[in-house]
Amino acid sequence: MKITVRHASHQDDVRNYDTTKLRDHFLVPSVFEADDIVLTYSHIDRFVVGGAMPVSGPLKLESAKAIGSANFLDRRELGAVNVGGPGRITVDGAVFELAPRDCLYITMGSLDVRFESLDPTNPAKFYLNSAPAHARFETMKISIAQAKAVHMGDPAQSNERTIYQMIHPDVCRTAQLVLGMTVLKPNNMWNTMPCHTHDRRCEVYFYFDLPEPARVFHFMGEPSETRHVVVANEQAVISPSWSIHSGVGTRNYTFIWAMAGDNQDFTDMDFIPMEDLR
Ligand SMILES: O=C[C@H](O)[C@@H](O)CC(=O)C(=O)O
Ligand SMILES: [Zn+2]
Repeated sequence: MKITVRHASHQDDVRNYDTTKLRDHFLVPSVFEADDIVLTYSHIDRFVVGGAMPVSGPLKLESAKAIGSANFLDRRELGAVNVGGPGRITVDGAVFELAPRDCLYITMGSLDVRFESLDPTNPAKFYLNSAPAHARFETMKISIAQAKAVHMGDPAQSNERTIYQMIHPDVCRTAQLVLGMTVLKPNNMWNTMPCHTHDRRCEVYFYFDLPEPARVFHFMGEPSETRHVVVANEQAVISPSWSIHSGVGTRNYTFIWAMAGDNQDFTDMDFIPMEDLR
């Protein structure tokens, strides 16, 4: 397992970042490495983002100095979404089969977490999000069919999409983590415009279903000082609480968003009027 620590950044500094520095601080360029668990620990809400890609055998979730407890989930909870081939996660002996697009919420206090692929020629890819937790809830699998589906947008604004709320208070109880998957319809490229901030929570985006050489231009920054990060397939972007988060692709795509912070109220957003953006 590899874990990289990143510190939080102040918006007054970020406005002076060049492209390389912006990417170094906010883009997670490599989420999946075969036969490894690769994580980024961000001091923004102590959010951990990364991936587990088991190929030749199971991978066990280990703790690390950055986590600071004997087991990874002693004081954390975890959301895993399978964006690869069929796989399986075992949590303290309980086996959860995860078809592509299935999500598993793993509660604080779980001691032994193992990731496995069913077919090494079509490995599972578990996209991982973790936040600190203070209580134990129920580990549960949430398939797309069990998620709360919200249809949004319209073709005239190139943003027709379905937001599947998977780890959400209406579906699954958690300490902090809220997570879902947004699927854009073909010929629709914009997500989250008009955009918003939510100073009460950070958010992490993971873009996929983006065949080469397609890219998503992910927008971030203060509303009056926007920047963009060019994102390729299976890369993640960390969005601080002061930042807008929105994107436009060179084609349609899917993304997973996850949040942690002071509340779990999905609708607690501060909408930015389009005319205020700079
Ligand atoms: O705070 C909520 C998040 O930004 C996402 O859920 C937005 C999103 O998926 C979309 O508009 O497509
Ligand atoms: Zn948001």
